[in-house]
Amino acid sequence: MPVRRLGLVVHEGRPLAVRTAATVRAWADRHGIGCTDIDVWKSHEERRGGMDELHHAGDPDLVVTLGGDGTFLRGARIAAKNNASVLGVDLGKVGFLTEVACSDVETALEAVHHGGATIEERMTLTMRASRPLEIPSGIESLLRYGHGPSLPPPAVRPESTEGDGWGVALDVTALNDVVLEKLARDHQVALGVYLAGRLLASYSADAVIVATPTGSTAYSFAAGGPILSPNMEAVVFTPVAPHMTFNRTVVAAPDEPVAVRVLPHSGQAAVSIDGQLRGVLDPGDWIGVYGSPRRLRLVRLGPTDFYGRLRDRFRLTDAPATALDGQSETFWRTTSPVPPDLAHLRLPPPVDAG
Ligand SMILES: NC(=O)c1ccc[n+]([C@@H]2O[C@H](COP(=O)([O-])OP(=O)(O)OC[C@H]3O[C@@H](n4cnc5c(N)ncnc54)[C@H](O)[C@@H]3O)[C@@H](O)[C@H]2O)c1
Ligand SMILES: Nc1ncnc2c1ncn2[C@@H]1O[C@H](COP(=O)(O)OP(=O)(O)OP(=O)(O)O)[C@@H](O)[C@H]1O
Repeated sequence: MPVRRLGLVVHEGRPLAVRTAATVRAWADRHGIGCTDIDVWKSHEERRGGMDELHHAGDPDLVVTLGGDGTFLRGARIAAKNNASVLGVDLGKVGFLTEVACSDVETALEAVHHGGATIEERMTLTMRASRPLEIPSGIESLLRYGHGPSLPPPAVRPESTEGDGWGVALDVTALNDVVLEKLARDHQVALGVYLAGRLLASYSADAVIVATPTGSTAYSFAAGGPILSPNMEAVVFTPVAPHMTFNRTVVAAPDEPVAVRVLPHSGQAAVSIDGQLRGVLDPGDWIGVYGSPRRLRLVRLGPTDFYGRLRDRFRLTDAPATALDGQSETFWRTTSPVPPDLAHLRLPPPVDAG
């Protein structure tokens, strides 16, 4: 699909990202494509909600991010609202979500513009809450964690009906996770966790995470959760440091919501969406997190190699006892045709016969 309009998210703290942004702008200029910087962090500018950001940028159909995973997530927040695709240029420390090296940015843009790229769709989460989210004044600066000025709390979706027990629907699209965590540094939060409307357990914990399969390799993984293929649809619940209670992850079906209520004797809890603080809950408040109809469209320039990337980026090490066996051979990469009973499987690309 030819690119009509481009939105650019730049990690301004990284000089190479700033220089690569100039390359992208020049490419867009040469092709007569409008290009607007989005989610810019300037001390005098407030950050905008996703919809506002999109309108201001003239509804881009491609969002290019220049930075690491945090910068990619900032672009994804905006792109998912409009079904725009996201191309992540890797200028970060981990780069698990990003696709191309910055030296390949022009080749990548050409490929997208001339139909040489594929789009991979990823599941996202959205949510309802007992009331619209707010960040009490004074708390923002305490909790900002170096991620720039806070985003405004999520807007309320028009389908909300107040006072009927279903809460308000929030305009949220999370690619990684929704996290409810303790606000007081030295006190856990007390939370009731419900899966598909049934109480799983009441927790006293540092936090609870509701993640997508994409987010399973982020905070949920760090808290001991399993890795899920991003090709799956699922809702992953993982508690963080739960005290004397059920401490395992539950992987729920994509149509099974996870609700979390702040218990009456708990302290306040912060709500983070893809690592960004978006609200503070008081005792009695609740959130319900569930699969969103919105998908994130990721630009891919070649076949996805999730497990190769996992081994590579997570620096997975082989057992020392296997050292004598040397490098493992490649598996099922032959020059002969794939047998019919394996034809429906995802397999690595065949070895080039030439
Ligand atoms: N203890 C933890 O690991 C921890 C704590 C808070 C938040 N997080 C994660 O950070 C995410 C926000 O990322 P950020 O870069 O803005 O904050 P950050 O810089 O605190 O990110 C934490 C790390 O997670 C990596 N990461 C992010 N998304 C990933 C994914 N889908 N798969 C694998 N690694 C991933 C980042 O590259 C970074 O190294 C949140 O969605 C949350 O999952 C992790
Ligand atoms: N646009 C920006 N302007 C200024 N500083 C920024 C900007 N984006 C990120 N930073 C700073 O860079 C640091 C890392 O931010 P963030 O985690 O979002 O980056 P990232 O894209 O995930 O890259 P990395 O992989 O290096 O973490 C933070 O201290 C943040 O304040």
